[in-house]
Amino acid sequence: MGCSASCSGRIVHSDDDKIKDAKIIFVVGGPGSGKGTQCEKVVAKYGYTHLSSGDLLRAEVASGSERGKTLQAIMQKGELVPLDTVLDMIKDAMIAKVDVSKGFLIDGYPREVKQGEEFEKKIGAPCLLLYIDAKGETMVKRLMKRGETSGRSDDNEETIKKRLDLYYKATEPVIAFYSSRGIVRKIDSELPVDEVFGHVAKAIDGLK
Ligand SMILES: Nc1nc2c(ncn2[C@@H]2O[C@H](COP(=O)(O)OP(=O)(O)OP(=O)(O)O)[C@@H](O)[C@H]2O)c(=O)[nH]1
Ligand SMILES: Nc1ccn([C@@H]2O[C@H](COP(=O)(O)OP(=O)(O)O)[C@@H](O)[C@H]2O)c(=O)n1
Ligand SMILES: [Mg+2]
Repeated sequence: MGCSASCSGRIVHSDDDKIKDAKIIFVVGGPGSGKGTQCEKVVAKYGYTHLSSGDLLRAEVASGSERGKTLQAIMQKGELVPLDTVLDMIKDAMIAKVDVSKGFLIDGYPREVKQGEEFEKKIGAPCLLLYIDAKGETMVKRLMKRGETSGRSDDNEETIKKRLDLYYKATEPVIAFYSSRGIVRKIDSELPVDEVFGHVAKAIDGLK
């Protein structure tokens, strides 16, 4: 890719270059750990763009498209949708916002090491990974409570258990993978929301 000179001699940056140079923060944690809650607060304080991979998928389901129907079936089972589908959605959403964004919070992605590797190939490298950590029983309790009002078809006991199992199996290795690069900040999400956010803010303030 790279930059190309236009007729006027100006340097033109392609969309790919622009998102590659953007500030990218991965937000990783188990289902119901509080990723979305913290991301909202980061948006309010820092003006970052919040992209929840789960929300992007749910928007596709809500559109009623054929692709949405396939996705709904996978999500209902608590399984992972194919990597390319999520990655393309994230990339399109980033391109749409890159000119007005101070940085991106990529929430609920990567779900497995391979997703992280592909993201870096197709988009760019994260400068920080916020690891939102809560106990299994806390996450289940929060999700059962959220399920009373969320309308999310995966907020039921059976699917929650599958999401949690998959998190421990597939997603926790992501944290080890990025720890070796020194960009992981572990955040204790058992604390009250505002205290959790204090730690999140410290991690973000520490970025250059
Ligand atoms: N007590 C307490 N509850 C929290 C905290 N963070 C989130 N919650 C609650 O836990 C539930 C799940 O929080 P979300 O922010 O939706 O969690 P998430 O990690 O985005 O969950 P998924 O979208 O399922 O991955 C919500 O009902 C929140 O109100 C916290 O720090 N403390
Ligand atoms: N990167 C992603 C994100 C979500 N998903 C799917 O979307 C569902 C909901 O994702 P989410 O991030 O909103 O919620 P949690 O499963 O983390 O609680 C997951 O259970 C997966 O089925 C996925 O397959 N790949
Ligand atoms: Mg969420």
